[in-house]
Amino acid sequence: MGVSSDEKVLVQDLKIDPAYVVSPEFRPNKGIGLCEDVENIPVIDLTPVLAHYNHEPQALGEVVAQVEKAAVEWGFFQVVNHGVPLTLLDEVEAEAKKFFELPIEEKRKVQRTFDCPLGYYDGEFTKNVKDWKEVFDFAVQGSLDLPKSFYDDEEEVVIHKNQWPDNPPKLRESCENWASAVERLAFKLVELLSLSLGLPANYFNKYFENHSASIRLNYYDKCPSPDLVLGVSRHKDGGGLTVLVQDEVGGLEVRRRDGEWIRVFPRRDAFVINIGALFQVWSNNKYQSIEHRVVVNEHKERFSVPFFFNPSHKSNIAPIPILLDSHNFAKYHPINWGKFRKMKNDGNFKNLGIEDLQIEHYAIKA
Ligand SMILES: O=C(O)CCC(=O)C(=O)O
Ligand SMILES: [Fe+2]
Repeated sequence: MGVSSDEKVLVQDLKIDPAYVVSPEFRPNKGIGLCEDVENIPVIDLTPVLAHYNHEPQALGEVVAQVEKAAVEWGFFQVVNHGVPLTLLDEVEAEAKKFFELPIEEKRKVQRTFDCPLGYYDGEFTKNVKDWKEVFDFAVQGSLDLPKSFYDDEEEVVIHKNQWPDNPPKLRESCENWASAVERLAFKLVELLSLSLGLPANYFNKYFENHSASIRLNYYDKCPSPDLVLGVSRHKDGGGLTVLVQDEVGGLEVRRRDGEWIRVFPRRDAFVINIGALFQVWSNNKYQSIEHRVVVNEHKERFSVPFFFNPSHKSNIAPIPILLDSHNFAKYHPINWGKFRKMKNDGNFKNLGIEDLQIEHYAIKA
């Protein structure tokens, strides 16, 4: 908890559980400007990619160049004309809303546990502070196999199956339809990133064929003290690529390279794409996984759906050899994705009292 004794906010005056209170320096709008007219993250039109993939190399080349620029300068961009029907989103949102409105005992029937990372959860810690949110996680392939332990060298894996609630009965179908549509888009985006690094379009297919993608339904309730808490504390996404839709309420903020927090302009017709830690490693820091956070508000609840596109758990991730040369040595030791994920999951589940495992822990010291 981030309330110190010399602060004006006294614990007994808090309208919320102190476990949610963020340290003063990380609270929303503290010291860092948030202006409406500030340059926002780039919006890239995917029409040439989807409509004329093989016929218009020049148009495709322009999209690839925009992706490269956005990935270098921001680590974040939005895409429009992405081919995913918004009606599918309407359905997921309607079903998710019914689910999150259920009494807590109902939701806890599909509760995530320390052993099973899928299902409903309302106690996630990011940076060891409780997030003001409820989530429902499911694996796009139906199940996830994770190594039994981060520390063990044995290859023992545990298979975790999706936990679907009986109620609302259509949640599963709407989520699965959504997952298939976004999965296609995610593969296209990985191809674009591959081209943007000067690699063949299918370079990353070997990692993603047996992917371990998961989808999260994020529900951020109204909050009586939005200035003291965060929906999600500052963090970087640890996987490959995040493909996220948010509703019109807004609240996602990205930390620009100069340290300013920039609100991502909410567009229902757009996906927010975010470079994860693994592309940072593959690209040997050409692309960066950028810190972001979610601010909540007093008057409106908010809903977002990230698709975390992650490679197979067996993947060992290291800087791509053909991108390296005598001026650009590998900056990371190889990382086993399954183990890295297992460790991150355990840290999100409870306050381990230590700094989260970050990709930087694998950096090769110069
Ligand atoms: O809700 C959002 O817009 C972002 C959520 C997020 O960053 C995450 O779940 O990793
Ligand atoms: Fe995130």
